[in-house]
Amino acid sequence: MTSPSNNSPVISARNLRLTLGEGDAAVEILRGIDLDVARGETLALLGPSGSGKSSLMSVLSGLERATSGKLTVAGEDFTALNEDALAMARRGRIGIVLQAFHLLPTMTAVENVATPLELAGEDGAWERATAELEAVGLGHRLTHYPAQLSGGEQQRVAIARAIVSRPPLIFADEPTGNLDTNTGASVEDALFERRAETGATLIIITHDRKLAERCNRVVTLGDGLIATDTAAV
Ligand SMILES: Nc1ncnc2c1ncn2[C@@H]1O[C@H](COP(=O)(O)OP(=O)(O)OP(=O)(O)O)[C@@H](O)[C@H]1O
Repeated sequence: MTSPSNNSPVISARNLRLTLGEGDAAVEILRGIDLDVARGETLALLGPSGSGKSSLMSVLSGLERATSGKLTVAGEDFTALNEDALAMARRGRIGIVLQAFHLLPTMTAVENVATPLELAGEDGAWERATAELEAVGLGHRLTHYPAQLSGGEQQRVAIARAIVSRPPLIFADEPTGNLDTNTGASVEDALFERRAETGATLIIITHDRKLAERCNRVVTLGDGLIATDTAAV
C-alpha cells in the first residue's frame, strides 16, 4: 500500500466511465468523470434524477468497479483491484451513510456501531462505539434496538457507525431524505459536527440546496458528466 502525503487529493478520478448491461442493452452511466477531492473538503453532489450521482458514489466508494478510467482513493489504486480487494480497501478508508439507515435490526445501537470495529479486529470496539454514540447525542439510547429508535435517532446511529473507524472519507447519499425538516436539520448538524471534529472528507448527495450551501464545494452532474464545479465563496 502506498502512503499518500497529506496534501495529495484523497480522491483522484480520471476519465472514469461506468457502463452497465451488454450489447444493445448497454447503458453508459458515467461518461468520463475527472475529479480531484482534497483532504477535509466538504463536497455536495447535485444533479437531476438519473444523472448518475448514486452511480458515481458507488464507484468512488469502491462498491462498484468502474468500466474504465483511473481512480485513486486514499492512496489506493481502486481501478487495479478486484471486488474482494476493493472490499478490503474500503475498510477503514470509507464510511457510508445512506437514505435508508440500513441498521441491523437484531442488534442494539451500540452493537451496530461496534460490530464493524470488531470485524476489523480493532481494540476497544465497545468503548469507542459508546463514545461515538455519545458524540452524536445518543448516550441514552445505547441498548435500544433500531425499531425502538426514531428515524432521526437511527440516522445518528448510522452516522456513528460510518465515522467510528475514523475513515478519511465519508459518503452520504441523501442522508436526511427520509426525515422531516426539523429532524433532518439536527441530523445534518450531527454529521457536519462530527466531520469537522474528525477532519474527514465528506461527499454528500443531495437535492437540498440549503444542505449544499453548507459544503465548501458544489459539483453538479448532468447525463453522466460533471456539468458544474463551484467552490463556495
Ligand atoms: N443496474 C443498472 N443497469 C442499467 N442502468 C442503470 C442501473 N443502475 C442505474 N442505472 C441507470 O443509470 C442512470 C443513473 O442512475 P443513478 O441512480 O446513478 O442516478 P441519480 O443521479 O443518483 O438519480 P436519483 O437522484 O434519482 O437517485 C439512470 O438512468 C439509471 O436508470
